[in-house]
Amino acid sequence: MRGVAAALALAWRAGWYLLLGHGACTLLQAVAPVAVTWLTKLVLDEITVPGAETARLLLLGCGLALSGAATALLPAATQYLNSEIQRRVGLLSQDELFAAVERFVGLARFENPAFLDRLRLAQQSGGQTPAMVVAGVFALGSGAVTVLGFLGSLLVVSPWMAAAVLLAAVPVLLAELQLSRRRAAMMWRVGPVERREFFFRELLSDVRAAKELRLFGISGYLRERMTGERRTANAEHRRMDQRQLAVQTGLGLFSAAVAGVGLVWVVLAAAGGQLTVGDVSLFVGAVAGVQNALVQLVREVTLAHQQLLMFDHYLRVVDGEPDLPVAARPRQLPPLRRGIELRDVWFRYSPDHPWALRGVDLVIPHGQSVALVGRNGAGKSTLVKLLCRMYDPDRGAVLWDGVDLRDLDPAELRRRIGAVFQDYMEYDLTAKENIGLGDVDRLRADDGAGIRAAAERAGAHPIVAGLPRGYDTLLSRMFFDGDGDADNGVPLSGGQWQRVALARAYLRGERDLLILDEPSSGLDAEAEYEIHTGLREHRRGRTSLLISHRLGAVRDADRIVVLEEGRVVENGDHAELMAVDGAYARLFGMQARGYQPTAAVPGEEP
Ligand SMILES: Nc1ncnc2c1ncn2[C@@H]1O[C@H](COP(=O)(O)OP(=O)(O)OP(=O)(O)O)[C@@H](O)[C@H]1O
Repeated sequence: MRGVAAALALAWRAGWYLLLGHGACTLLQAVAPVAVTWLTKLVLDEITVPGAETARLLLLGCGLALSGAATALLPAATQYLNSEIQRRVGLLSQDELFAAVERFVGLARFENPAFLDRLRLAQQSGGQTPAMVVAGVFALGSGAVTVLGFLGSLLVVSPWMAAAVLLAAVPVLLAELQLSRRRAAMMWRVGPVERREFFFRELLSDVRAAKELRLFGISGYLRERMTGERRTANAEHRRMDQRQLAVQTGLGLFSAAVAGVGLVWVVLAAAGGQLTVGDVSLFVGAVAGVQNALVQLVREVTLAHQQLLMFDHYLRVVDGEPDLPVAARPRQLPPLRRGIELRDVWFRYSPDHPWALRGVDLVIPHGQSVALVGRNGAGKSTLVKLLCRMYDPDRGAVLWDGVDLRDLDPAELRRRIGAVFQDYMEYDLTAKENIGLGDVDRLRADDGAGIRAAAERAGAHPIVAGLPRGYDTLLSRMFFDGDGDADNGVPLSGGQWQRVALARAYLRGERDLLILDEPSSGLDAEAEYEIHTGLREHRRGRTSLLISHRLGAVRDADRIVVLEEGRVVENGDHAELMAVDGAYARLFGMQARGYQPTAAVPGEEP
């Protein structure tokens, strides 16, 4: 019921007058068949008695014509109103869904596959369900009006007839509802199977997967998996359809038998003079009308019921609790003066996961560059996520000039940070937008000079300038064909993309903290040297955190922090850490030897 109320409320907000119009049309449509049957009876009764009144017959004829016109015209109008409601609800629900998604300020939901699955289902159902629920609710109302109308009409003629038609309708209703429940259960069972099929289908047409699929020759294997899932789903659907066929055939025979017996009885009664010809016609119309109305009603309600199950995903996303508590009265965030501190920070992604950070103590002093190094999985990127408050620590705190990040407005905090993430984005947009998104106000103001300056600093300008449409070139593999102007995007290489991502961070200009997570991993040696020289200049006197596996790039940082299994194991500048001769010195020595012409590997004969 909560889903029905929410769907109707959404439809009401999307266009209450359409909803009312839809209701009025549905009501008229429900009344029309009763009116036709009733008027037919009156006409027949009138003409079968001697000395029929012409004026009365004319009036009844007009009534019949009007009811006929309503029956003919109203379905199209109802259909139009339903489609319009669906369009408007689609727009509104999409907007509300993504507004709700925006309210999740952290990353936890997005790194949870179950939530991503729910979000996909919510997108599908948000646009369709409310219109279907509207149709279902109205079908319920109109079905009830039609059935009651026929029964009322019959009641006037013969209470026995009304009772017989009502009794005959009960098993039909129960059987159809049982079928509906079974179909809903089947859809629920088949859901995961169809989602797996969707996954394989996407994979088989994904440009990023195409290379591996071909090289490893695994397309056939994945296609078999996809087809297997479809076969499983088809088998479930087939079983359900066969059950429906059997039940509906039985119901058809039962209804025909009831109608037949009733008809014989009515005809005999009419022959005996207890009923009129009009009563016979009313009976035939009422039996067919009640049965049709019930079948129609159950079908619409079944559809609405199935959709409501899906709509639950939409409601759960829209009504979802915030993933991070946001302070009711966030503290003011003055420019960074002293620095950022992680104080005994413990963090794990969920209670089922191992600790990713185990009591990290770390200071990034204002105006200094700090480098973070460590093996794969040591927790470096996790630490960055906590610095940007994508997650809160389970224990300990991250402090900005002594203020806990939890007491700040996350949006305001993020405005103070510039970053190149390890998994930076490649937007299917123009080069100008790809850089301009670093500071959307400057992009909106069309600050071409600023964007170009950022590109030049990141070494991206020569690349972009060489593209067919310069900064207006679409950096995409996608094919957009709008108003006949086919526009095929230009894909960049990995290293070229990295420079664009760096330009995006540079465009943010003077931020309090610059985070660079592997900013040069995809670059060639010359480009890497160039970028790091530029970065060194840029970081001088600025508060920055650089993560890199290339220790040559971090050696001149003011402070180098070595992370191992979520703990800080060394902390000092390059000279200090080399003197300690610990993890950093070992890693640095190993990399340095790799560049020697005759590298001596410990334990091996030269
Ligand atoms: N979204 C996530 N959910 C669960 N565990 C995660 C998630 N992201 C990272 N981890 C785990 O947390 C640990 C630290 O990962 P993190 O990405 O911080 O390491 P890293 O030091 O940045 O590694 P790399 O050098 O490979 O980038 C790893 O064990 C990883 O498996």
